[in-house]
Amino acid sequence: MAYQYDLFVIGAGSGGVRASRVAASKGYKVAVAEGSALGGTCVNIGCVPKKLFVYGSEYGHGFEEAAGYGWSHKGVEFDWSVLRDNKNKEIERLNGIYGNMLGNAGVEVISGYASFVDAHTVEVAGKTYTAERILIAVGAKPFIPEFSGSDLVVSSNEMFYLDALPNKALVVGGGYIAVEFAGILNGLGVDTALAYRGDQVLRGFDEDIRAFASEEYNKSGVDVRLNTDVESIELVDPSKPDGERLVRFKDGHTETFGLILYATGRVPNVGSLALDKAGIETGKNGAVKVDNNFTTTAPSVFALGDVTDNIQLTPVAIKEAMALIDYWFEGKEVSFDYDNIPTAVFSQPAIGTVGLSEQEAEARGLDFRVYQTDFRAMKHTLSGATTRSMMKLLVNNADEKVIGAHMVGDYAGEIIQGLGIAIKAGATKADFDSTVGVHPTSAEEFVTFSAGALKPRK
Ligand SMILES: Cc1cc2nc3c(=O)[nH]c(=O)nc-3n(C[C@H](O)[C@H](O)[C@H](O)COP(=O)(O)OP(=O)(O)OC[C@H]3O[C@@H](n4cnc5c(N)ncnc54)[C@H](O)[C@@H]3O)c2cc1C
Ligand SMILES: NC(=O)c1ccc[n+]([C@@H]2O[C@H](COP(=O)([O-])OP(=O)(O)OC[C@H]3O[C@@H](n4cnc5c(N)ncnc54)[C@H](O)[C@@H]3O)[C@@H](O)[C@H]2O)c1
Repeated sequence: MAYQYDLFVIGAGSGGVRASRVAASKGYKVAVAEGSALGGTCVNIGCVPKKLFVYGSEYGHGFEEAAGYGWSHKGVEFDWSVLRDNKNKEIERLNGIYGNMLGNAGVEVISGYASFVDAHTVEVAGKTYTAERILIAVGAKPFIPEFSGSDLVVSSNEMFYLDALPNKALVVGGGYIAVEFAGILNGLGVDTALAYRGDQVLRGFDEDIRAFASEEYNKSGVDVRLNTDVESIELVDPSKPDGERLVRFKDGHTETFGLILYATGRVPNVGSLALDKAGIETGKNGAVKVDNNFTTTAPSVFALGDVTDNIQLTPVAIKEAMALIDYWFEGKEVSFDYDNIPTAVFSQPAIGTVGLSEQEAEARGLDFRVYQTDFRAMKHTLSGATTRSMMKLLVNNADEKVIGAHMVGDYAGEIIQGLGIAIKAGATKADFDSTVGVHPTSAEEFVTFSAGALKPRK
């Protein structure tokens, strides 16, 4: 049977753009449907605008810190609308680049939300399209639990377009998005509290890193409240829907905030796809089930990125797309390595991590040792800031390989990328030791760990 396209991609985000662009450049006839802006979550309401906000908010501390270096200033003002609107312009520029990239590769861009008619057919805005293969790359969307007043909170989506910043904000959650936005709001001068229902933020990260980062967030001005959960929320004045919100916490105390951000996870964006019409099965939270070749339960339909039950990171979606391309064009079975994926949390201070945490290494029954240090970074000897950095290296005793590297501190995201290469390449502690440090940097601590930095372990 002849299809209109070799490949129809649903969603022009991190994974979908890469898959459609490369498939078209290799000769497939490709269309991509996008219901919103080109580039997806990362470009429009994720990584990119978030990082611009982080940069913007870091200046907030910078003015104070510059005093120790001789700078004085008379009154500093921040105008949220300038940051927001300049960010919008930059994102529009990127949307244009994505459009050109797809166009130049010969990909047909179809505007609108797609849904399945059958395993080879989708419908977009009343028109049907047939394809030999269909790729689901629709990403994820914010999950907000339902409770009395949950309609009075915002998700990360809205944070990028706020009309004005509040005087006081509450961030609920303890993952990447919660700690990143708590840092952004705090840096921009908003009185910020972060409420997390568990014992410590950033579940899944190394325990020492979690505790250290949480303490540093507190020192930087974020009021981190652990074991704290919201019972209900109401308007202080019901005639003012945009006005102050009264939060009733589960411990009984009440408090008002101008803005409440819920960053309580993201779930696959499958609602409008009519997956059942194509025989596509879903699992946990609606994630599309795939085998190791990203093939769904319908053999002509594939899925990757945040819509599957996997690590939700842009470089992961992009690498999955490239692996799928190799599978289609070269018949290479995919064996995607989800171990040793470096990642950064762009909180203030930032976190960089790659490989195993101490707890994961223990759970795997490994015999390993841990080098650990924390110190005041050189910059802050004059800045007057009390902020400290932490670094941690895990070494497997059996083969001397470095199996985990973790950092809290300035530039942690930049530093961890190189360590990711070393660990992926199987570097040993001796390889680290024989590498000449870059001086004076914080990063050099990773190549100068001596026995004196060994962490006593039970
Ligand atoms: C606030 C925030 C900050 C983040 N920061 C980082 C970071 O710093 N680093 C990092 O690596 N990751 C970050 N992420 C995660 C990253 O954005 C995602 O992992 C990545 O975008 C997933 O790519 P994807 O291709 O699976 O989906 P997406 O990029 O989400 O793209 C999916 C696209 O599909 C479209 N779509 C949905 N349904 C349909 C339909 N039926 N028809 C047509 N189109 C449809 C959507 O409009 C969207 O454009 C962040 C996420 C958020 C929310
Ligand atoms: N820097 C980055 O690379 C970056 C930045 C942002 C997001 N991301 C990706 O996006 C994903 C989603 O981010 P996220 O922060 O929304 O999710 P997350 O899964 O990292 O964190 C969700 C948090 O919400 C809490 N939570 C869940 N349900 C709750 C409830 N009912 N009440 C109170 N708290 C609740 C969880 O315990 C957890 O702490 C991340 O896992 C990450 O993969 C990456």
